[in-house]
Amino acid sequence: MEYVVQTTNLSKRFGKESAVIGLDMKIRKGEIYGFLGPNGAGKTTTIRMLLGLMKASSGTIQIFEKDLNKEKINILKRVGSLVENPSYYPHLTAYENLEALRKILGVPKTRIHEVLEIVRLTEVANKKVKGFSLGMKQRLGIAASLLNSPELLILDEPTNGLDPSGIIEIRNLIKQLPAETGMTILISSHLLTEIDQMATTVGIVTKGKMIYQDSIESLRMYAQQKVLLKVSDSEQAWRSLLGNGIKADWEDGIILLSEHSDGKVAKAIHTLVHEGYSIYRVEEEKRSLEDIFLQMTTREKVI
Ligand SMILES: Nc1ncnc2c1ncn2[C@@H]1O[C@H](COP(=O)(O)OP(=O)(O)OP(=O)(O)O)[C@@H](O)[C@H]1O
Repeated sequence: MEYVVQTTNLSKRFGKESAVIGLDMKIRKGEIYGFLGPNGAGKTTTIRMLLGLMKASSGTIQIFEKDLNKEKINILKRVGSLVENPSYYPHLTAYENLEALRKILGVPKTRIHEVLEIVRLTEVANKKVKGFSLGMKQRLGIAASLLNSPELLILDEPTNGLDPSGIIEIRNLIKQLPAETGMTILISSHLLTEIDQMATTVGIVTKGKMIYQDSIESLRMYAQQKVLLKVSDSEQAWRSLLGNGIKADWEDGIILLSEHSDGKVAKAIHTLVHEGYSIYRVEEEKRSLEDIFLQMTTREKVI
């Protein structure tokens, strides 16, 4: 199976307003796909369409290489989801809440223990949910979404409202899931830093359009680093580097090396020292992923 999820030209309009515009989403098996975008970008609308909760205005959705419109029930049986504020019975325990769902899904009772174990709620399984912290409720929501042993798990902003330690806990939990079960995960967030360490692929949307979709490594390449050199007689030193075949720029008395592998940096420094220049500073400048994300989502240009 090439893609677990593939949308083609998926669009959704609310009256005159377009919430999702021509979205081509591609998610491969076993990936953790980070679906990123600022508030109002169209993430929830897209997810609701993927789960058959909302009809697309145009375009197609294929899940497990089947048309969602034609085989909705068969497809959704194999999908688990957690979409904004799951509802629980507060006066029931975690176990009883899962038991209520289990009956509807028709899965064996042993599965409740398994999912409680996965989300590390076994110890509080018999406590009433009304006493749970937000983080515990989110974990219970993930447990519920795992009951049917889904091949595709869709989580809409699962870390929303959690404190930093809650975010880390959910992140670690999600990271371990595909490795254990071969599951494919789609997780949405408005913060790149939140999913940076778990996603293998990212899709970035803004104003309903996908502006970036590729591996997290490729995104990191955009965080291109620069190596800056502060040296004596910088302009002359720069010319001397060029004369030695080393690519560099010169700006405001600072030399910027174009190639920054260890070997290239060492060669540049060696050349300068050899020619009698003093090296005062060697610095690395890096744009953070968050800077890039902000730049992309405010600039709107497709890259
Ligand atoms: N039922 C609806 N009726 C009218 N407009 C809607 C409806 N649902 C969403 N929208 C609009 O569609 C756009 C996208 O909203 P959506 O909730 O999908 O964004 P999002 O990326 O999930 O943002 P958030 O992180 O805030 O949930 C917004 O402009 C929103 O106002």
